[in-house]
Order: sequence, then C-alpha cells, then structure tokens
Amino acid sequence: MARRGAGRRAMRRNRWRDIGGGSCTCFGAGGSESARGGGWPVRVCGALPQVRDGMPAADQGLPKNSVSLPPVQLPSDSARAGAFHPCGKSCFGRRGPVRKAGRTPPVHCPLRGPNGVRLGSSCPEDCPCPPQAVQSDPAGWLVDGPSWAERDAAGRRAMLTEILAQVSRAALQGEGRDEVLQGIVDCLATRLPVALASIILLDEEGTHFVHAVWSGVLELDAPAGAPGSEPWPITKGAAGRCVRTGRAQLLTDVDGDPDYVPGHDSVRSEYLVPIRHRGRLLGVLNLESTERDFFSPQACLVFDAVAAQVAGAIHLARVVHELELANRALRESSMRDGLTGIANRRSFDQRLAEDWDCMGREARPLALLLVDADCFKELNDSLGHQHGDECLRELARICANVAERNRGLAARYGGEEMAVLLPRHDLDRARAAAEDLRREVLAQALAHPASRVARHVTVSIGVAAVVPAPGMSPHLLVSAADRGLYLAKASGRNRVRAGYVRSRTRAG
Ligand SMILES: Nc1nc2c(ncn2[C@@H]2O[C@H](COP(=O)(O)OP(=O)(O)OP(=O)(O)O)[C@@H](O)[C@H]2O)c(=O)[nH]1
Repeated sequence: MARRGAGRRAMRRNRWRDIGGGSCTCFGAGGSESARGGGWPVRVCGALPQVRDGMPAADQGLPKNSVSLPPVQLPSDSARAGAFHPCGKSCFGRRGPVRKAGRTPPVHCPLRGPNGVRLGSSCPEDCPCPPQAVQSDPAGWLVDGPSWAERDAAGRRAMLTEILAQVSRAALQGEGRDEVLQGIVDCLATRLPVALASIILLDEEGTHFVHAVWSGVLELDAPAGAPGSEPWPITKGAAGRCVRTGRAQLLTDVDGDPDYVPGHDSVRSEYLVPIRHRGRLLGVLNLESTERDFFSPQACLVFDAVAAQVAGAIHLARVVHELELANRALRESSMRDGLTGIANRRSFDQRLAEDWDCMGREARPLALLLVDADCFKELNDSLGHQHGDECLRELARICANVAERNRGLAARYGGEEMAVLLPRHDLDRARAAAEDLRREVLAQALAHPASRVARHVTVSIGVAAVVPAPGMSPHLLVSAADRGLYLAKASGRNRVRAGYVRSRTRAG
C-alpha cells in the first residue's frame, strides 16, 4: 500500500498557508490543501490527541512504530487559568508529536500541561514558537477535564456540545478570519481523536483550493512532482469530491477510498463537510481521525454545525473587511478635491496644522504658495466652464508636480486658487519653487484668448515663509501669502510676490 511506503517523514509547517495564485473566495489569498487532498507537500503540527502518555503505541490503537511523549505535570494554577503559548498558533492546544520508531526522538517540552497541551515558555527545538512568556487563554479553548478516551458515551456527547458552543462563541466574537479559523481547528485537533483538522477555502471561481488553516500532524512524502505552491484543483482528492458533489463525505475506511490521498499512517477515517454560506460554497472542513468509528452520526451532526459556524465566521470577516475598505475609501475621498484629484481644503488645513507643529519642533521654516489663475472669469466667459475646468485640472497637475519635487503638498484652496505647502523651505527657496511653477504654467500655453495679461493662461503667486514659534498661528502664514498674491495681482499679474509675516519671527 502506497501510504505504508518507506521514506515518509513528519514535518512542521506554517499552518496558515496560501497555495498561491487566485484569490480566495473569502477575501483571503491563495490557499493550501489538507494533508490528504493530494498534490500538496507535507505539513505537520501537533500530534494525535488520543495518545496516552507512557502507554505502548500498540495499546493505544496506534501503529506499532509510534511512540508518545512522557507526561509532564504542570502547576495546577496555570492549568486552571487555561494558559497557552503566546503565539497562539503553532503550539496552541497541541499534543506531543507522535514519531515513528527509529527516528530522532522528540525533544521533551518541560512545560507540557494536562492532555499534552503545551503551556509554557520553554518549547521543543522544533517548535516554531519563539520563547515567550505564558499568557492566558483568551478564547477559552483549553478546558481541564477528562479527555475523549477517558469519557463514556454521555461524557463524549457533552464534550461535543461543549466544543460546538466554543466554536460558536469564537465564530461570533473572534477577531480576524484566520485567527478564528485557527482556534477552531486547534480545538478540534486538540480535544478530539483527530490527527488533522483543516479548513480549506476555495478561490472566487470555486475551482481550486487556495487557502488553508489547519492543525494536527501530517506524515507523508510529498507526492512526486507535487507543485507545492500551486492551487489545488477540486478535481483531486476527497475534499475535491466534497466540493464537486456539494455534500459531506464520510470515509469510514480511508484505505478503501479511491480519492483518499495518504496523509498520516494513523488516520483511519475522514469526514469532509462543505462550508457553505447562503448557498455559496466557500470551502471544506476536513477532519481526519485515528479511530475508524469516530465519526458517529451524532459527531457528524456536530461537525456539520461547526462547518456552518465557520461559514458564518468567514462571512462576518468578509463583511467587516468590506466595511473597512469602504470606510477607508470614504475617508480618502473626503480629503480629495473632486474636480482636480489633489488634496482639498479640509486636507490642506489638516496638513498645515501638522506641518506647522512639526516645523516648530524642528525650528525650520514652513513656506506657502497661493497660486491664482489670472482673468479666469474671462476664460470661462470666452471658452466655457468646461474648458475652465480642464484648465484647473492642468494647473492642479503642475502644482502637484512642484509639491512632489519639493516634498510638499498641493491642494485646491478654493475656486480657481491652489495652495502649495512647502516644509523646510525659507522664502528664497519658496520663491524659486513659485517661479518654476509660474514658468511651467506659461510653458503649457493653455489657450486664453480673453486674457488681459497674455495669450495663454497665466498665474499669479503669493509666497510666504516662517519658522513657527510659540504664540504664532498658521493663520499668519496664510495671510502673508495672501498679501503676496494681492501684490502680484496689483502689480500686473503673471508674477510671484512675497508677503511678509507680521511677526517678530521670520524665515529667510
Ligand atoms: N470653470 C470653473 N470656474 C471656476 C471654478 N471655480 C471658480 N471658478 C471661476 O473662477 C472665476 C474667478 O473670478 P475672479 O475671482 O473674478 O478672478 P479672475 O477672473 O481670475 O480675476 P483675477 O483673479 O483678478 O485675475 C469666477 O468666474 C468663478 O466662476 C471651477 O471650479 N470651474
């Protein structure tokens, strides 16, 4: 049998994995495959929950060549507090790894708690968690009490109900899609005889699995020629069959299933449930058990409900994500001028206050150019408002270029007037930037047959600069630039004039 072949190995992998290509239907990125889906390189984390520490593997219903970690007692206070490793991912709720005889023995983790849950800051060498302090268990996944194997039928029913309640709570209250999904698969793989629990998500088209969150152990050779970073098509594996049929798949004997792709020597049965939200298939919940008869009708019902909760969590995360995007777009558009696309007056006022404070702290000058198109009324009257609008867009573009070159900000100040804010510019540098701008407008040779100044569109520019000092207000800078603009207009237009700040502190 292929899966009993030699050369198999266990590996740890990042359990949030994008397979690559394609975007996930749940706004995530590319995805991965559960261990068994085929065409996927090996991944591992945690171990088989049903391993009883210190018992021979054969007595645990595991392959003879499996061994488990020895038990370690944890101070009961920490256990009751439900502590977990701070990364909350790789080690969270995991059991000690099951290894094949003859391999490097697992490194002993001295802080492994009840049921093999790792609770401390000292992890095995191969643990992906950085050593950090113990934290409390915010999701409340860790529960002290008898394991699945130690419970009778009623106890197991109660445990399934408890797990479902935890999943529901996490789905509704958890933050971040992958964090929530990770908590769910961790919980399933830790508390139940589930060697591997994964949630694998489809791309927008529903043709490939492109994102996976998983927990457990996987032991197998990477299939020959497996495209490790390729999306996994739904034409393959039992998970693919689950999507193609749109129905849950129960594999009571994985060896007898033609679609089963070996993932772990100890796995005997598998249950795959479609994750569906309002009729749309989002992915598959995949559980692989070390027990042949683990997936009883009652357990399957619970896992169906878990899949529904997962769908809800994904939907919720998507709605939150979309809302955040919409809010960001709204915020951005509220700071832009609709006609020209440069910053609007509100944005300018905000930036002026920020730059004023910043230059005050640095004791450097802040300069302002007020740029006003000459005889713009005549332009509108002669060539029409649409042409006037086009001219304003062009002026805005030139202002934005000058601002960018000088690490400043260009904004539409109002009507046909633009403002260019130039931090760390004294009056001389600001005047030079203003001259550049004026010449660039002239060079565009925008038609203006009705101008009293030239045959083309021209601008007048008022310039001011000041080193902000205590007791001064940014308003002084604007007034000074405005006076400069008035002077430029009064002295014939198409020119740059400075306006001086009426204060003892001046720049330049
Ligand atoms: N096309 C267009 N025109 C605008 C816009 N905003 C303001 N204006 C026009 O700009 C003109 C400004 O006129 P004035 O304030 O008299 O100034 P001016 O004609 O440029 O004369 P001077 O500034 O003294 O050279 C008005 O006719 C406004 O209607 C706009 O968004 N689009």
